[in-house]
Amino acid sequence: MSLRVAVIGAAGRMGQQVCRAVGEADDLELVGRFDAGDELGDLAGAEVAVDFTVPDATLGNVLHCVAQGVHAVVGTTGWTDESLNQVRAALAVQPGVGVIIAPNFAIGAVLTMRFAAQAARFYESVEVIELHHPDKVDAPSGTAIRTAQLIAAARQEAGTPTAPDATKSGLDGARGARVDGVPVHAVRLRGLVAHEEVLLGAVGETLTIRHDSFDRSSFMSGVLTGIRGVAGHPGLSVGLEEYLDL
Ligand SMILES: NC(=O)C1=CN([C@@H]2O[C@H](COP(=O)(O)OP(=O)(O)OC[C@H]3O[C@@H](n4cnc5c(N)ncnc54)[C@H](O)[C@@H]3O)[C@@H](O)[C@H]2O)C=CC1
Ligand SMILES: O=C(O)C1=N[C@H](C(=O)O)C[C@H](O)C1
Repeated sequence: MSLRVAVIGAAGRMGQQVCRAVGEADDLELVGRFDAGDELGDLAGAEVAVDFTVPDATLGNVLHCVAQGVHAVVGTTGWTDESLNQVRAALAVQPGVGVIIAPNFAIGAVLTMRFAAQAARFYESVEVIELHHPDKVDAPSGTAIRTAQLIAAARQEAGTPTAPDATKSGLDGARGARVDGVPVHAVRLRGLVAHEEVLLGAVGETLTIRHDSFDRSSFMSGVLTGIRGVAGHPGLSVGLEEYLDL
């Protein structure tokens, strides 16, 4: 018996790839494709819905899935503590339903976040640079925000002092955006897909952790892991790492 899957944002860059990957998987059946303006209804009878849409739409889509008793695998960015809590509240009255919201489904990006958090307490300085295609509508990337949050949490837990920075004057934006105190810089460049560098510095040495997605196929293995695993992970999971036994 195949697992019935619907894709929301099916006409988009990621949605098209997900439709193809689901269609090619022997154990999955693509039963619905939805995009802007479509009524989600019962999601064409899907057991799992995958959302790659836009930050403004994803919360409403996920709440709709949960209300329908449909598990959700979400790659769309733009999530906040408040919107995550809205999903948790919806799941509290649908206890069997699972939702995974992952800023990045590429294994290398998941590992980059983990390695960065492990390394963060050993270095005085840390900054994040994300580099993406220029059609991306949000900055900094969801992955960079999550990376910075994990770094900041690890440093706080270890009591690592604030990174040194003598800057007294400068142009707006020159030092990037601050995410939980960690500088995050965003580059938009034709030719790129999705890339991230974490730069760590201590006296006399630096460590650079870099991940490159050269093609959106890099996300598909993780998305399929999410689709196959979500029913076995009721409640809200943030990040693919919860499914990977990391
Ligand atoms: N978690 C991950 O591994 C990855 C996450 N992303 C994120 O996924 C999202 C989508 O990225 P792309 O596919 O590159 O964008 P895109 O702009 O190519 O596709 C978005 C699609 O969503 C549709 N859409 C907009 N509003 C909608 C609504 N209310 N209901 C249904 N469909 C709607 C659009 O018409 C479009 O077809 C972004 O937030 C991006 O940051 C992208 C790549 C990997
Ligand atoms: O928009 C993209 O392309 C990507 N979005 C995600 C993000 O914002 O982190 C994941 C990946 O970086 C590609």
